[in-house]
Amino acid sequence: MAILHPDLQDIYDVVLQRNAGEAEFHQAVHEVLDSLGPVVAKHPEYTNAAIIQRMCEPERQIIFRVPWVDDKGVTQLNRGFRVEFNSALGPYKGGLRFHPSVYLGIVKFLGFEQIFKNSLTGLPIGGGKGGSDFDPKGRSDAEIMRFCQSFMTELYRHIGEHTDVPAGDIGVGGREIGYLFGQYKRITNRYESGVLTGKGLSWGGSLVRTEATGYGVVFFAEEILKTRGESFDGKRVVVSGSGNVAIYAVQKVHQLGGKVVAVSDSSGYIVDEDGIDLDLLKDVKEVRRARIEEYVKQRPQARFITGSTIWNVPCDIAIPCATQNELNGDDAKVLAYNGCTIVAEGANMPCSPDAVKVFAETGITFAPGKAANAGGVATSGLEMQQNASRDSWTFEYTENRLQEIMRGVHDRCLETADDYGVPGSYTAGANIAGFIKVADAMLALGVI
Ligand SMILES: NC(=O)C1=CN([C@@H]2O[C@H](COP(=O)(O)OP(=O)(O)OC[C@H]3O[C@@H](n4cnc5c(N)ncnc54)[C@H](OP(=O)(O)O)[C@@H]3O)[C@@H](O)[C@H]2O)C=CC1
Ligand SMILES: O=C(O)CCC(=O)C(=O)O
Repeated sequence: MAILHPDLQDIYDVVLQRNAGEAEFHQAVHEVLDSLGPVVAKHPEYTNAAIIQRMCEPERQIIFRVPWVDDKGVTQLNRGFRVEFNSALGPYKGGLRFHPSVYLGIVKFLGFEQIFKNSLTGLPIGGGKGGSDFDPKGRSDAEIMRFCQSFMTELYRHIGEHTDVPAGDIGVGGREIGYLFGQYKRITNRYESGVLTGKGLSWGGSLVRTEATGYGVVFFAEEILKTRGESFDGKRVVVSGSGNVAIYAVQKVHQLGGKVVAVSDSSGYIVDEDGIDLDLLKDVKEVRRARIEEYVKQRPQARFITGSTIWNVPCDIAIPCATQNELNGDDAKVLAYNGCTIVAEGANMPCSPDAVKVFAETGITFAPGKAANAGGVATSGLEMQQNASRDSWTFEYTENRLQEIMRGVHDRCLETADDYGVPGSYTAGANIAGFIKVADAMLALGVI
């Protein structure tokens, strides 16, 4: 790990001590602190007000029991989390993750990232995240509904359109948001559309929210290409994952003239040299909720590969869209060797610190998730705007707003990196720009 500015190392040591065993949270904090040396040198007021220490400590952490009954009549037990990290800019905002790996350290890493990401969008939203160690794989619709109802039976007292606005993340899509919203409405007897985002179109959702994170990361990569006078046209692309973010990243790459040749899930990856057939992928993953191997059964020219990594597939642009630390230093070396020149994170923190180091050494342009995948939460912000004004916008208008926001995030990263003497570093630009807006708001709001 890179050596921190001495004041920041002291802060990091305390974070390690206070949050023992939360490796992902430590990683996320270290990555941000690593960029803040020039900021603390220029702004002693942040140090005097202990802004960084306060930003590393969630405002509130809620952990609760989630009991539910499965289809066999057996009572099951899971743990629920909501970490309300920072509300200096607006209500806490961030998704819910349902995955067996979820524990407090993962929720805190995601909530911490969300503070800076949400700040970068320019919208008035704070940062939070939640979820459960519930595993939705193989569960019936009725089981998913009962789980969501039990989860919301505790969560409802902590959220609200002016307080905390959850949305989806891994394992939480439109179906789950529906069950969660239904239970919230039932318990509170209020049709409070703005309490959750990612809703269905007939009950308060926004066009483009489903596509937003995937489209947004591709718009961000397109902005990087434009700085080189290039476009997606003819580019060979690898996208990991095959969930919400990955599917719509594939769609936008194809719309812009690129070709995605590989996608994955946790069982392995598929390579389709003719370009991923999006209708088939959506049928396998969104309709049948099946394993990725099913794709090759209907597409003989494609191959399913397991026991290896998708990053071995040669590409010009890599877009990791699955999960944290899915691309390590060795993968990064292979990408560089194969001629990849851009890595844009669709997932949250999918590239390990070693991988990021290799990108810098080999000249790969790296776009960190807190900037590149901000399109999802930004469009959630647009959904909240539509809910507040009882309006619903067209697809074209909403997509244009998303694209404008992604351009804004891109330009803010580059301008801030220039201002702080690290030209071209999207990581430093994203961390510093995201941080300063929140820090200034915290200063203005006093010691709270
Ligand atoms: N949804 C959104 O709007 C946003 C999501 N993100 C981030 O994007 C990433 C993907 O989220 P999303 O598409 O919504 O989630 P989904 O649940 O829709 O899809 C997740 C995909 O990643 C794969 N995956 C999950 N865990 C692992 C693992 N441990 N190893 C290998 N593959 C894995 C899944 O495969 P399998 O089905 O086999 O588990 C699946 O293909 C996450 O990092 C999330 O935090 C970021 C911004 C917004
Ligand atoms: O749309 C949202 O509020 C959440 C998106 C999210 O969880 C993320 O950006 O990681």
